[in-house]
Amino acid sequence: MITFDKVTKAYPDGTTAVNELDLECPSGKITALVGPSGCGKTTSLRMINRLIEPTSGTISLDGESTADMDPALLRRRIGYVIQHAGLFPHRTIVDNVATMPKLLGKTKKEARTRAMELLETVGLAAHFADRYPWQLSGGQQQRVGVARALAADPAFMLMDEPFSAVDPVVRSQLQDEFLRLQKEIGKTIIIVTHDIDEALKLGDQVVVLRTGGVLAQAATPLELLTEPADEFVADFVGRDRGYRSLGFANLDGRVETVAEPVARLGDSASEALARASDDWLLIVDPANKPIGWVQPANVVGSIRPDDVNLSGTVADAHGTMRALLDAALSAPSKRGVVVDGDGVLVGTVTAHAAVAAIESADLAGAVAR
Ligand SMILES: Nc1ncnc2c1ncn2[C@@H]1O[C@H](COP(=O)(O)OP(=O)(O)OP(=O)(O)O)[C@@H](O)[C@H]1O
Repeated sequence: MITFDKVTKAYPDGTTAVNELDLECPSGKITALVGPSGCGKTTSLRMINRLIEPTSGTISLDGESTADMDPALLRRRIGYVIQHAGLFPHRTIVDNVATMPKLLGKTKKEARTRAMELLETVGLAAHFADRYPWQLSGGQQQRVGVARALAADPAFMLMDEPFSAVDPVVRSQLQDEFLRLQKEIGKTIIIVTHDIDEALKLGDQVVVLRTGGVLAQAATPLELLTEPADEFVADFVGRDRGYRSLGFANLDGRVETVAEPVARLGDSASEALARASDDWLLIVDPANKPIGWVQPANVVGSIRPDDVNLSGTVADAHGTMRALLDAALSAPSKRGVVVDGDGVLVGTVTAHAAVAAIESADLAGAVAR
């Protein structure tokens, strides 16, 4: 746990960057710090590893005040990732990552082995190891930055706009990979971003700061979307927050599926027609995993892959309300297909039933707002 206790940073010119900040960042979780430009996000982050010293107040790691720690030793306990990765330009990728293991006393060979493992962990192929940073794309450099921050196996990670220098597609991939990685490594992470969508996607806890470094709200993404503390947070979180909150509302137990008649590729048109409850019939594979929808009336002979309409999305029974609604709206039959964790058909749900489930759930207020 990283704890801020009445932490203030005032610069000599009179700017108060952070003002009496009280905050708890739980162990093994991601805390996303977000807010308008100049609200003190980076200052808050850099006070944790003492790149900036607080004017007053205390920051502690697992109850131990950082003020009492040797700054160099403190920084070894905390991985630090910055925008543009900040790699050493004249060192190869593997040497960039091996720097910390070497500092910690590993031999050259051990450090290289560790660095190669870390590059694999962050999804970089071994052939990148002997390149220089300028020979990598922005997204690949960010991965190296993460690998380097993990090299000392720190319990804590600080990340300052780590994904903002890459294009939106790569950014989204890096975010997904990062979430997968965090499931394995379970570090205590604070990530700074100016992008509320990134904060909501990555943060277990999202902390909104307002100008002057004042805490506006610290909450889960769902709470922030459904119960913004005030007008400032509501505006910052955005207009379609009711709809977006569905992306954080789990389906478990909130919606009942209806059994759906099915057919298989190769079944005859007449069989399919007899089985269908309306114009559309769901096609499944031999393992009962949905493939798509056919209109039996348009099938000549037996059902072939070309007859199948693939436009509908599929919702996981343990996924989100948003995915369920999307499945219902995107299916040509208007019945959203729900599957279990193995992709096997559970049943279908109409948009009407999905909305009814949303209205009856705790989310009702947020959706209506
Ligand atoms: N060395 C300094 N001297 C005076 N003021 C400073 C100094 N460093 C930062 N500030 C001010 O402190 C405030 C907070 O800066 P900080 O970099 O923490 O904001 P931020 O939320 O990370 O902003 P951004 O999203 O634009 O990066 C700003 O008003 C900034 O101008």
